[in-house]
Amino acid sequence: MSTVDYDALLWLSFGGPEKPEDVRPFLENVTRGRGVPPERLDEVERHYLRFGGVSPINKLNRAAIDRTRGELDRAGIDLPMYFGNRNWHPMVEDTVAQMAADGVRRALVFTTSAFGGYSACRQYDEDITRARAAVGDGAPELVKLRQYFDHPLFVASFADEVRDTVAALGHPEGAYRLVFTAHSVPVAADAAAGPRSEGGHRYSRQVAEAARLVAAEAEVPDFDVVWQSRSGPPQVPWLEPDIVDHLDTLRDKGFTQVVVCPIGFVSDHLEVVWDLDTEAGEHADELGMELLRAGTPGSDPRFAELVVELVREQVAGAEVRKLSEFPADGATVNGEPCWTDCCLPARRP
Ligand SMILES: CC1=C(CCC(=O)O)c2cc3nc(cc4[nH]c(cc5[nH]c(cc1n2)c(C)c5CCC(=O)O)c(CCC(=O)O)c4C)C(CCC(=O)O)=C3C
Ligand SMILES: [Fe+2]
Repeated sequence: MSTVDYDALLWLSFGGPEKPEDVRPFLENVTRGRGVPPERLDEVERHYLRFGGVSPINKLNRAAIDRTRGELDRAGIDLPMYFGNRNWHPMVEDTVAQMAADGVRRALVFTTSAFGGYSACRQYDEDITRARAAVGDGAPELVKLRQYFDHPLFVASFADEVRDTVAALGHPEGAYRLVFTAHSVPVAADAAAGPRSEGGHRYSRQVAEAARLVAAEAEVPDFDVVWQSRSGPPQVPWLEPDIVDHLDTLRDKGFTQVVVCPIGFVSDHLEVVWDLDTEAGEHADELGMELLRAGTPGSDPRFAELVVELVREQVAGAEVRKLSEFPADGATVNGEPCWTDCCLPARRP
């Protein structure tokens, strides 16, 4: 297929350390100027060190990129792929410099977050702007692909995971609760998510919408949406309840089994394997509850198909497939926000 308009696809992600010495500088990159207390950083550093200082995220991204490359080939789309991160190597600034050196003039950008909001969407726009500015004249034009929280392939992949996980419970016919989790953000950041005219909360509303779609497809009538991985100083309110506290609530209500679906994440990176599998898992043990976690879509072949569908929307005017009426924006050029007042960051303390 002709892709005359574009000559590359940039895979833009969060990044994570790949050895113990990387951990502290990585954390400093993530939290620079964001008022995260040093005690929190020490705690998170210990989580990474428990895993040998290696986050699974870069390896997972590289594997997903390989699958996407194969899927582009099958679709006859000739777009070389590049990989860049916000917080760790390969840094997006270096990747965009390489793209310019390779003669790339105009590239699509896929981000590994399905949602809107400051951390999930607009901060990736800032990454694009920063990377282009670092390269200066000759930086390629960068066209971001849209949010995909309600794409049928995203929903189907999570729904299959939920169904399989329910079936794996010790007593799937007994009382269990399905609980969706996403990364918490400051309440003020969620309130500012989306265009101001919409009244905010676009991140938490998209998370709720994705959860509803996945539960419906998995045919699970009752579920909760909770949050995880809270950061920042304790006096700043973040979205609640936290998954770990929520287990107490479920125990009090008589549930003995829980299926956790990390709807807010596309891969099993450290915030999933630490905050859910380790912390929430240990708390469930203390409460005598069975907790099983559903997998994430990033390693499902359908995720590569999803990326190619988003590419085809841009290069071939392919049908925009989405399951809800709720807007999926984020497709902007050169890091421009969707609207000037869209998804502004929470004010820093
Ligand atoms: C919405 C959201 C997503 C989902 C969208 C997306 O996927 O982009 C996400 C993803 C991730 N967050 C990650 C890791 C971290 N996030 C932190 C801190 C923060 N996250 C925030 C939000 C989000 N984060 C916020 C508002 C902060 C506070 C600081 C700030 O205002 O920016 C910190 C600092 C220490 C701490 O936890 O306090 C770390 C280490 C990793 C990589 C894990 C790995 O290494 O495998 C991933 C994929
Ligand atoms: Fe985070």
